[in-house]
Parts: sequence; structure tokens; C-alpha cells
Amino acid sequence: MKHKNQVFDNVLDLIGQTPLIKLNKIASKFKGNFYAKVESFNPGHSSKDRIALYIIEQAEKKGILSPGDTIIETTSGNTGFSIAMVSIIKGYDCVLAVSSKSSADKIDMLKTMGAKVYVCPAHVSADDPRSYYQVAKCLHEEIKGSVYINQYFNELNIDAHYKSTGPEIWKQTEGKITHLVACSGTGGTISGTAKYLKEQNPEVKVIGVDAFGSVIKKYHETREFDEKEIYPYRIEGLGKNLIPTATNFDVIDEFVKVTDEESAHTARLIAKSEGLFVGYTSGAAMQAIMQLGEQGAFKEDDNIVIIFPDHGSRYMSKVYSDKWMNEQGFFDSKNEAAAQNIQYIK
Ligand SMILES: Cc1ncc(COP(=O)(O)O)c(C=O)c1O
Repeated sequence: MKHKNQVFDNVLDLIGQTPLIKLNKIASKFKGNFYAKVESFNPGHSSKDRIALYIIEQAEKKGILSPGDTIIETTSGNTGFSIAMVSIIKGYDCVLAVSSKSSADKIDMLKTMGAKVYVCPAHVSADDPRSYYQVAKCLHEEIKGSVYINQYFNELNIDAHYKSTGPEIWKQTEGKITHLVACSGTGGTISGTAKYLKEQNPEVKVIGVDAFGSVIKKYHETREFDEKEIYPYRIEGLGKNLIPTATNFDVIDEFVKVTDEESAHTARLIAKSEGLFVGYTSGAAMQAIMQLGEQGAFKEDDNIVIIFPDHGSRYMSKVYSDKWMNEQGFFDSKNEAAAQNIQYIK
């Protein structure tokens, strides 16, 4: 951890060195020791701070970026927030093409951080001119001197985690990690972290988490891009309708798929059992643990590290809204108790 009494030059100095926190209750019925790498401790409240700072600083080193230039990205929100934050400190303009699936809170936050935002339809194919990939590409061509971060197809996304997240986890577990469980969106987090960990110990098992409605798991198993796997789902930042080159499939041992509904309930359960207020994909990663645990995948001495990518405050109008949960049909008889924690005094 960064020292509590230290004074920092600016907010960017706080990126990385996030805590590894033992999970004491939520998975206690399973064998093994479970630890969460809680990325909401980054100043932009997500793991994407790491890649934003790293990729921008690499571009500066290569002389591609100078103050006043424009940085463009496609993002479900978190990467955009991180790029906007880095841009403010370093003096760049930030232009973001985001999916209409992103929560209203996230879009408002991006605007608050000074970014110019284009909201693009979520359920069109990646080569549709309205998709956020095509919109970003077009903006990059139009704006002179702009840099397109292109996190899904940028090797530096993997490098950022190879150089920070991986070494941090290795050190924090004193080399005793046996399993890494992480969601895969661009795949940068899991690929970079896994590469580093497997270089230290090839026995570390790496499990990716994918969504129903995404092509990633099937591609990992068959190397076949199966369009039939694609259909709408609600979790933002997990899974994909294309194969990102920022995913190194060779360092991932297996993928587990999780549902929108179970991931939402598990996210709520993390808050209630561990006091950790984390995002929807943290619920998804934890849900994968629940499924693997039920299958007896872990042994007594295993040390399982789960990456919690962002903070719960970004999902107040979704997973943490009873109204939203109801609208999705996620409150059934077994879960209706969640709505009973509130009493109105008239
Ligand atoms: C909330 C959230 N969780 C998980 C991920 C997945 O991380 P990665 O893109 O490194 O695979 C993302 C990425 O967009 C995200 O925004």
C-alpha cells in the first residue's frame, strides 16, 4: 500500500499498489483461501487507471503525444474515466465513444471529468458504422494529432498489467498464489497478470470469467469465432462480440460463464458479507468462484486471488437499485428479502 502519511505530487501517483484483501465469509464453505485484489482503491476507482497511465506514458516516451493533443478511446466507462483523469493532469483533450449499455452515472462522470462523449448503440456489430469502434476510428481520422488508445487491440494493455498487477499479486501472496480468477473484457488484465504469474510459477491456474452472450469462452476452447454465441446481456465490461488481440488465450487455462442474474446477486452479497462495495464484474468474478467451489475445484491449501475491477458506486442505477433488479426479473421468491432491508416511517 502507498503510505498513509505520504504527500503525493498529483492524483496519478496513487495509481497501482492496490490492496489484496482476504475474503472471510462469502466463500467460507469452500476449501481454500480467497483473496480479492480490490482495484477500486485506484484513484479513478478501477483497474483501468493502470492501462490509461501506462499507455499514455508510453506514447509520450515515443514522442507521439505532446500537451494539447487529443486522446480518443472506445470504452464502457472505466477506461474513459481513467483516460480523462490522466488527460486533465497531463493537459490532453479526451474524446470518448461509449456503448449505450453504459450506465447514465458513468456517462455523467466522464462529462464531469472534462471528456467529450459519443454514446453509440450497444447491439450493432463491430463493423457497423454506428458501433463505438467505428465512431472512434472515424474521429481518429478526423482529428489531427490524435492518439487512439484502442484498448481491445493494443498490446500495451497487456504490458500494463504484466508490469504492475502481476508483480503486485506475486509479492502480496509471497509467491503462494495457486489460482487467478479474473473477468475478461479486453483481456488485458487477465493476460498481463497471468503472463507474469506463470513466468514465476507455471503451475498457477488461470481462470477467465465470461458472460453468456459472449464469444470468448468458445473461442478459447475451439479457436472458432461462433456468431451464434452472441446475444444481448447486461453486465458491462465482461465478454465480447469480437476477439480482442489484447487477450492472450495461451496463458488462460479455462473460462467459466456466469449469468447476469447470479452475478448481480453475488455482487450484492460481497457488500453484505465482506463490507466491500464493488462493481458488477466483481460479482461476476465471485460468482465464478461460487460455481467452481460447488464443483470442488479448490483444495485446502489453495490461495485463490480474484480481481475485483471497480467500485460499486458506478452501479447505483443498476445492480444496487432494487427497482432495476425488479425490472430485470432478478427478485424472485428466494431473493425478495433483499428489498426488505428498508422501512419507511410515516
Ligand atoms: C468493470 C469492468 N470489469 C472488468 C473489465 C475487464 O477487464 P479487461 O478489459 O482488462 O479484460 C472491464 C473492462 O472493460 C471493466 O470495465
